Amino acid sequence: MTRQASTPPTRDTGTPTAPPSPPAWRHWLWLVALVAFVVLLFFLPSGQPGPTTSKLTYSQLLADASAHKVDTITIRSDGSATGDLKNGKPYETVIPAQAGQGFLDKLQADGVQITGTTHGGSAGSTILTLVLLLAPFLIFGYLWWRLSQGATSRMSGAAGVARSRARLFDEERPGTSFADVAGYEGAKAEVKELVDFLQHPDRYTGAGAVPPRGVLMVGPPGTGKTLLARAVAGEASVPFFSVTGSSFVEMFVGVGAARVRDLFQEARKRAPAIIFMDEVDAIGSRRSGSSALVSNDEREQTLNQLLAEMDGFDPATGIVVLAATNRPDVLDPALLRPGRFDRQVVIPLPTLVDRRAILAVHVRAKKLDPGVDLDAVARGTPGFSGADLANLANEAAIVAVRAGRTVLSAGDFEEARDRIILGRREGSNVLLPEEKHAVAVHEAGHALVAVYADKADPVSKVTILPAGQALGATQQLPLIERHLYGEDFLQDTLAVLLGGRSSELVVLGQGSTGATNDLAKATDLASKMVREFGLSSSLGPVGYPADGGAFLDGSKGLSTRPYAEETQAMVDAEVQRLLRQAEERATALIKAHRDELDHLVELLLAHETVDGADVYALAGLPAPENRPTEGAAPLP
Ligand SMILES: Nc1ncnc2c1ncn2[C@@H]1O[C@H](COP(=O)(O)OP(=O)(O)OP(=O)(O)O)[C@@H](O)[C@H]1O
Ligand SMILES: [Zn+2]
Repeated sequence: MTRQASTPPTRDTGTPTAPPSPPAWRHWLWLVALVAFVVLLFFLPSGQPGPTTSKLTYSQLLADASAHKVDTITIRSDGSATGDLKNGKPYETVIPAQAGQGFLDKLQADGVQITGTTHGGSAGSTILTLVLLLAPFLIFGYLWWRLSQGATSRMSGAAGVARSRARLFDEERPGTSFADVAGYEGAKAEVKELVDFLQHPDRYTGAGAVPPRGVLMVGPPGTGKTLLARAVAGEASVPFFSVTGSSFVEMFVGVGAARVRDLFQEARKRAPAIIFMDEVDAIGSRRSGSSALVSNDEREQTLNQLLAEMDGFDPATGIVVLAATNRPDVLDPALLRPGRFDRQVVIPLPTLVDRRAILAVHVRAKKLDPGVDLDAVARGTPGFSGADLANLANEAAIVAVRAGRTVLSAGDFEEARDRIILGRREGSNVLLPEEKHAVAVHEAGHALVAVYADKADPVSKVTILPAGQALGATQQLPLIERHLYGEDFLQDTLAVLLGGRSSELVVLGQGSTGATNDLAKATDLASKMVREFGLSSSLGPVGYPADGGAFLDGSKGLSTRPYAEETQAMVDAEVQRLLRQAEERATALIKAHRDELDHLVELLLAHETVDGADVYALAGLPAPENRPTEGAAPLP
């Protein structure tokens, strides 16, 4: 089942201005070509001695010379020598360093023509040697230059065409204003000061105030961080330089640093200006988190250059660096020190009020049926980001167009929302009849447990239409915006997660692979309850870090968990206890309401999708909208 109501899947909506990162295979291709070329250069001209060239030892050479068999000799400074014998055959040999002048005198006496000296070969061969030695460096340097040029031009949109002038960023003057950013009044107020500073930098320096240099916007994807940065530039009417952190991270050491330098140089020329760095964690992450391809050296150099640039520019120039990340925890602390990104603006997922406002912005250019209640749409989309809401408005319009209408109805929004939450449903059910029955039993189990467990989120839809990996789905939507989850809610959530499997066991007498995903989610939640939330009786109030990392564990050396092995055994036992308890609860509810379950299974098999309200009707309970919402008042 898909219980994504409170956290709908965050689709990668992408930033329209973000350049595609250069494909990795391209780098590898260059590297392979380079290596092949160098290997070729080394092997071809060095001329493996042909079969007719004989190798002579030094003493053989002396003997042959005494026997007047040697015609010529060319001696090089490295001690190697080649020449021809009187019978016309070429030979090669090595002269020991101790041979000295006496050797030359002897050859002379034996009538050998000495065409080289101990001072080295011909000028031609010296140049050849030099070229061979330098070739790899020259080629490497050239490719390096090409690569940075290529990546640069890719970034500025001129795909694949190397430009002479390096440009690694988009520069524009956005027409975006704060009116385009709906909601987020607090965040907007915080960045408004930047607009004032960008318009009158002298005013700040005149008063001896230290103007802001860097502001870090922290929030999940699609919450409008890019939009807000563009709005600041638009309001201040200053140039907007935008880059993504990942575009700095190249394979070759030094490229990223050079790009950072370039970017700041260009921005300084056009100051006052805004530099916007999306995904700043790609450069600014702590030293440990490195990908296999990119060396730490490169990342560190790029980061150091960024730090140096931020320290270096004169505050009076009027450059503000806005950076965005959704992983502030991985940032190197050096980035957050005073004078760098010392201000943080948190941009969380939009609240109900924000969602209403964002929806209003995105339906501005659309015609709405009077029946469309944006408040209701906002209520039904908890956990949606701004980008999700923009997507929702667009999908609703597409649904309307498909139905041959130009005015959007309430139903269009609902269909669009379901499509986004549940994923794209396939038009027809492709399951075998027995499978379809099993899926209906499974989903009905989730739904009924959710309906009868009072703290669980209400059911809004049950379906046995497959989408992607999931064969069916039970959708729950919270009535109120939750900021805090009580133990009773978590326990009910576990029971609902296990309800699908319990139902299969009760009705069909056996489990199936259909519960895999549910079990993984339930186990994850239970282990969080025990390890992180302190919600278990045997471990008590402990909260261990979510993701272990490596810890030095006394005699046992490196361990990946922050607690002893005995504790792990307790965690395992406690997780199992929570899951068993939830399973018992689910099974008991299903057994007690077996008639309703069978009824719901029939409905699902007949209609494939059943509305939440119908599930409550069949259970003989008032639909949640009509229930008194005790405990719904927000905490003070
Ligand atoms: N507060 C908002 N008001 C209006 N539209 C919004 C808002 N927040 C997001 N959007 C819509 O979502 C789109 C994506 O937002 P944006 O790219 O700014 O998000 P982001 O936080 O930068 O995401 P990412 O972290 O993925 O880069 C915007 O172009 C806009 O259409
Ligand atoms: Zn399930």
